[in-house]
Amino acid sequence: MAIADLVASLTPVHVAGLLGLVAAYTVYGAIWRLCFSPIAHIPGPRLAALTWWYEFYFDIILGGQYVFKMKELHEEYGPIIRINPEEIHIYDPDFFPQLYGAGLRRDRWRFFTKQFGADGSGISTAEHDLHKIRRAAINPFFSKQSVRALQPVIEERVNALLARLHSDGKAPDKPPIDILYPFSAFTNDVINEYAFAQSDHLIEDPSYGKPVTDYFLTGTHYGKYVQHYEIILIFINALPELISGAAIPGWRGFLKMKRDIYDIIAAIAKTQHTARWELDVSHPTIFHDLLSSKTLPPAEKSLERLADEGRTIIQAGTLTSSWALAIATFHLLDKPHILARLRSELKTAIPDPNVSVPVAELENLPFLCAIIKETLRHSLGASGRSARVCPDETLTYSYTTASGETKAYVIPPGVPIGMSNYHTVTNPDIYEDPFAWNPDRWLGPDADRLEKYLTVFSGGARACLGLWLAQAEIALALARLWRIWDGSGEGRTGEEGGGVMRLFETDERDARMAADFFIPIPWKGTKGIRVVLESFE
Ligand code: HEM
Repeated sequence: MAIADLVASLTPVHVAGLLGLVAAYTVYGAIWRLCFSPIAHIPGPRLAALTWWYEFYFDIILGGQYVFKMKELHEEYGPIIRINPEEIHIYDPDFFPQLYGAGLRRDRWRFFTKQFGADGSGISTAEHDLHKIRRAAINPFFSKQSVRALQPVIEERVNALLARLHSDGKAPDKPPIDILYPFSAFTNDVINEYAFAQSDHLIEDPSYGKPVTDYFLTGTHYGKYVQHYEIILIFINALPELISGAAIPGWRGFLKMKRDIYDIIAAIAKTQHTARWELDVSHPTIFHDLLSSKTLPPAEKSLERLADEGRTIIQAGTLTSSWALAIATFHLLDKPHILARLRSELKTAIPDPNVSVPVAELENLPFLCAIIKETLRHSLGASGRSARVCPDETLTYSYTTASGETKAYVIPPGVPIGMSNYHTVTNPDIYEDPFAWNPDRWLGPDADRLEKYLTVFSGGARACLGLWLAQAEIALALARLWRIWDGSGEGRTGEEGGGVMRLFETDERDARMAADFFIPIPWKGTKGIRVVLESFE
């Protein structure tokens, strides 16, 4: 009522005065951004410096296109550019260690972290010191040694995947399947089993848990909207589930996942300080580690925070590795001579396909490793730029122009600076013919140099938590799968339990990033990486 009275009492002079104030504030803001901002000296389109709508247009209206536009902008303005009113972007792979290197004090930027809608998680923690505390508590669980020790957990799911593919391939008149779904079922089961000692066994689900993968895919598209307008998420969260679940595709499944994770933690927390602690599960979970951590203060052990941590780990651990497995499958089936070489290496290294081989031994297979590296280069996992903020350090970026002039730019503390892995892994100065999938590049004399730039897991304190797990599941799945399955090119040379897998109406476009929604997304018309399975008895 009071507001209505106030509005009714406004005269034209008041309205004109208010509009004048808004206009003056807008003009002041524009002048400040263009002339007085601490990054006003950084080159780039003036429109991007002036307004967030520039990025919005490429990422929301055109759909995840800013990463490609940024590459064009770098060609026009040089290796350092301003990409929105607050952020700098650098296209110079040699700058990576200075920005993302080990031992550096770096914050994440809230514009990046808010897309996950999980402020309690490590990935959403902007501030360096808090992230360090959170990460230290969970690191041991995902260390190389821990992953080695829990290899049987991954292997059990590989066996289930192989059994399911074999059974699908025996069915008469089977339709082609999008291989991303079996692989996402695998990676989702693995990360759930690994971290929580339980999973939904999506591999055994008739659709390979398609709705789960689909709501992860839909969710990652929402992330960009939330980055620009966090109010959307606040509004959706405020709605009753009956309404939000019906209105937003995938939202109900997402809320169920949130609840399930919360319930798992609550059940584990209840057993703490009792004889049942760690007895109700087949192996300790991340929550056993976090709840009993001596370094985490009590506030960090709240069920809400741990649920945020658990959920983002499940999300980060599902589509990243499964996309890599799908990409490898496409290229191996598309290039039978490469698949034949891999199969020959695997046959020698794994004489009995039913005997488990430690991941450490798979790491000694040069061709398998080359295939994994080339696949990671193409699949990326996380395609979006993740800016770092130096809270208390002034950085200087300098480069030499084509005419031999040295240019140096001082970047004050507090400014978000990003680099895009997509730019690095497609840089033709590093990777010759960068869009070709060529594992042999990793076997040549230049391999060490190439590896230095394979920054797909990022670096420093914020590097991927699951990098050992991801590499183990990719190596185990590829080795076991291609030991017994073959592509159409070589004829019926598959082994017992395997068969022949053929691509179905799929080409390179279906296996290439065409949009960046934090994870790489292929072109809009894709029907997926489709294969037909034909099993041997
Ligand atoms: C091919 C597979 C994967 C790739 C390429 C990948 C890539 C990345 C990248 C680039 C980041 C850093 C983002 C940044 O710089 O801010 C990251 C962070 C993260 N990844 Fe992965 N990832 C993969 C698989 C996994 C798996 C299997 C897990 C499961 C545990 C996982 C969990 C995480 C988490 C929790 C973070 C946040 C770390 C932190 O901020 O402390 N990732 N990942």
